[in-house]
Amino acid sequence: MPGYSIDFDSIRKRYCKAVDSFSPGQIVLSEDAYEAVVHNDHCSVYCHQTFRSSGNLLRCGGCKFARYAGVKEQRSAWKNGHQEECAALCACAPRVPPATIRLAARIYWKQQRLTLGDNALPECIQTLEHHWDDLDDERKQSFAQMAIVTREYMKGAGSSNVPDAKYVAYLLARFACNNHTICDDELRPIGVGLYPQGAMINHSCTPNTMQSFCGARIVFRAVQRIPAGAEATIAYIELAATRAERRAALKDNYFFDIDAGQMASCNIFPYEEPLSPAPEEMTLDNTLILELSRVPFTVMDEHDRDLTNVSNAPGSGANALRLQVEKHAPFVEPENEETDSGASQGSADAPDWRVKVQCWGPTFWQGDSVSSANTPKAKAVAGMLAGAVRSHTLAIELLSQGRAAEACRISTRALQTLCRDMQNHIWRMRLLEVQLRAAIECGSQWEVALEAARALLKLYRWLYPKIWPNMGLHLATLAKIAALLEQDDDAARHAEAACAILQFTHPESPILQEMLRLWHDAKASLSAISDE
Ligand SMILES: C[S@@+](CC[C@H](N)C(=O)[O-])C[C@H]1O[C@@H](n2cnc3c(N)ncnc32)[C@H](O)[C@@H]1O
Repeated sequence: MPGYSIDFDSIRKRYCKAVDSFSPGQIVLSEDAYEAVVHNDHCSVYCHQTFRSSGNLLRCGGCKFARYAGVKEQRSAWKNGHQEECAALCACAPRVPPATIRLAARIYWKQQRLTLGDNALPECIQTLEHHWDDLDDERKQSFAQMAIVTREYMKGAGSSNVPDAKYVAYLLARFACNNHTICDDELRPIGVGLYPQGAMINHSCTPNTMQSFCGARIVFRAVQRIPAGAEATIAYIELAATRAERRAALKDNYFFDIDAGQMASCNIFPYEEPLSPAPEEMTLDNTLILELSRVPFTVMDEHDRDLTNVSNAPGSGANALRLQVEKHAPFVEPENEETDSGASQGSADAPDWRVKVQCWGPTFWQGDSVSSANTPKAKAVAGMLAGAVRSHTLAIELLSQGRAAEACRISTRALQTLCRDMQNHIWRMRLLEVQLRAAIECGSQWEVALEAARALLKLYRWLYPKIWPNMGLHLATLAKIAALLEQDDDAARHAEAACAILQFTHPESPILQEMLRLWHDAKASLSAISDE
């Protein structure tokens, strides 16, 4: 008996409800893929039947595309769809269609094997949300074109039966809002699968459940106590994103707004950032909204009211303040800003910023304008944010060119100058992430890496649920850096914390074994020192 049921409400339609209560780490739902495929660029590293990596895979002699861990896996794959797939791949060789097209074809061939009829789908797929009526013409056209390609690919399997284009286009639209990306231990996407039960789980920006993969099997676990009767939710999108980014991603891909209905809890997300357009893309007609929360400095309005203490956002005290910055009159360079670290460059003829302060909720400040003369600090914030964004872009670019030392220097400088007052700001977090990557890639900047990883840990603790894959991996990185620097105390502490998470998020992964070893070694080394 599963510990969940599928219920219905008018906003989210079907949802997954806990019948029993779940404690943190407990499995809520676990399911094999209805169908799954390995991404094209990972085809030679992962077994197409088990989705496990190996350096020694057998290659299908027919299509020369599919790879298998052994003869047993190859036989089982042949019976379960590769027979048709192999013929279709041979017919279009050397080209290989994208993963979603191969997945659609496999679902159709499965339906043929189950003799469901040419244009029929099993109920568990037929009833999946497709949002066809919400799609704009361009997206509909794109699905229609992909459907034509899919049908051509299917014809290569030799059968004269191929489903009509509408069937395929709707199936592809269902994929877009129901598929799960299959990830490896490092959370890199390696394939895509359809999980009809898992697809019943709705989104929350403060989820109580997370998904991980054992091969192509998906496992949903509670990340906090879920009382009986509560809805199980996952994050459809990266949580380490601004509210604006999360809203846009959910609207574009899943056609709902986190402001809608019962999702007001999403407002508690603490990080905000400049919304689009990016500062450097602004034209005179554009405005840039800076959404700040828990601002560590004071912003006053024209009546000397301290706007940073306003806390009246719906559902929480966060996100209460919104500064709207418009290009206006000449811009005054914020103090302490270093131009060579990507900060905004002020000059007499550069446009100025006018700062408009808005608060959510029923306050008399709503929509008030604040003249630039009264808001030097807000202007400094605007300049520093713009500089932080530019430094981040530059550092990422340098990293992609293999110039890790420069990326490390740029991000370090930006963190010391532009972000020093932005303790809990998303752009500080992003700069720290680049700094950490760059410092590790340098291979010599381990002290810098350790500091960055420690600072990120504080932010991640705030941002992620206690049991969360990124958190386990980050603690593992921190433990490894501490061990490298022979800081055994730190290494043991972080390895222990990593194991406490990884046992749920990565139960079968070598990363967990590595952390258990590191924890054991660091403890042994500590007790050897105390014995001396
Ligand atoms: C994978 S399906 C989830 C199951 C879906 N509720 C159903 O009835 O089939 C994703 C779709 O569910 C809806 N949904 C998911 N989370 C939601 C939320 N937090 N608020 C509103 N709608 C949501 C959206 O329509 C989204 O495109």
